[in-house]
Amino acid sequence: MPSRVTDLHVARNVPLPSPARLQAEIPRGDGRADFVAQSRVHLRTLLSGNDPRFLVIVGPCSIHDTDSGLEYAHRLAALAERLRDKLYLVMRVYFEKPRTTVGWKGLIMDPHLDGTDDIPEGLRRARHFLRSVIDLGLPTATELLDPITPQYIADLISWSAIGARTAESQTHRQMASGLSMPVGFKNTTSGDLTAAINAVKAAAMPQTFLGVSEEGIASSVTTTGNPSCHVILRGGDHGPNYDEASISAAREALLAAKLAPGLVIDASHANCGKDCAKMPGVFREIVRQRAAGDRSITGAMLESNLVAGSQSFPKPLNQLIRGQSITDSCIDWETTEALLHEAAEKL
Ligand SMILES: O=C[C@H](O)[C@H](O)COP(=O)(O)O
Ligand SMILES: C=C(OP(=O)(O)O)C(=O)O
Repeated sequence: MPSRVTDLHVARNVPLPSPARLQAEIPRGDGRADFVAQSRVHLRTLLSGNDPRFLVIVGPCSIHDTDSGLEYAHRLAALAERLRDKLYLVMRVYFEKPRTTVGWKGLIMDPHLDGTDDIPEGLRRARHFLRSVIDLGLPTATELLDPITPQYIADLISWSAIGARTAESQTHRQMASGLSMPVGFKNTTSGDLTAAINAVKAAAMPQTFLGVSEEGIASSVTTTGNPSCHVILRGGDHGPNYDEASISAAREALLAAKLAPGLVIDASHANCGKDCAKMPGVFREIVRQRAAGDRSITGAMLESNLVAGSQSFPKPLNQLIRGQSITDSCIDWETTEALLHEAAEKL
């Protein structure tokens, strides 16, 4: 007789390989570990304002096709090398998408793009892809959404975001307190900065919470706190927050909270009204303020892909335009390259 009190809405429950098993199957190797550790040191220095270069976290809104994603990574790696004296480029390698209501939730959740939700395969593809990007000499950035995911991929990631929809979540703040890389907390979708500031404070503290061990066993995890967290301004329901007055207000709020004043500004999302045509103008204004002497602006974010815009999804996979986003609209490669060259000249 079926239980009347449990699993009433559970259709399936598929065990995953343990994080340790996946790491053994797709090892990071010593060279990549050194690279990730070194890039995190560079990022901490940049984010604390002690490196004259400007951080740009740039890449597709989401990776849905690893082949075109890798072509993008090749182009970005070559550009990063050319601009390395002025800019520190980190590639957006986003595998988990937080949805406002519903939609495709990213390569880890649904790697076949067909609703089959083959998470073990998604985790494998994510690890393989991260290794390929690192092998090009590019540091990686991602949003960490599900608190179990870091055990599978965080060793290959140099910087993480906690998004606008989860910055107020205790679960995500606890998770960030144990992460080994710098973490940026976004202001909330409403535009509220206080939640992000509180998140930075909470993540800096030791925390004990429910997690999963490398062996895949549900565990009580105790952290020591992550001192390398910061705030990201991404605009909100009432408009953008990359203008001088908003940035100055954010800096004052950080100082009042006894936090370092370093800020990363997202040129995408509500700062461009999700309109990729507006993104270059937003990015130029962020760079202008930094070039004019605002050293509290330590970095910027851009959503960029091989092809401009976005395409509606779901649709038959053979109708997908290669190199175009299936989530938020992105600027194209040519625009990205020109913008980053221009920023390097101005800074
Ligand atoms: O960057 C991605 C999106 O802005 C985020 O996942 C929310 O997307 P949605 O509002 O289309 O669900
Ligand atoms: C979802 C994202 O951003 P936000 O949390 O600012 O909406 C993102 O960068 O993919």
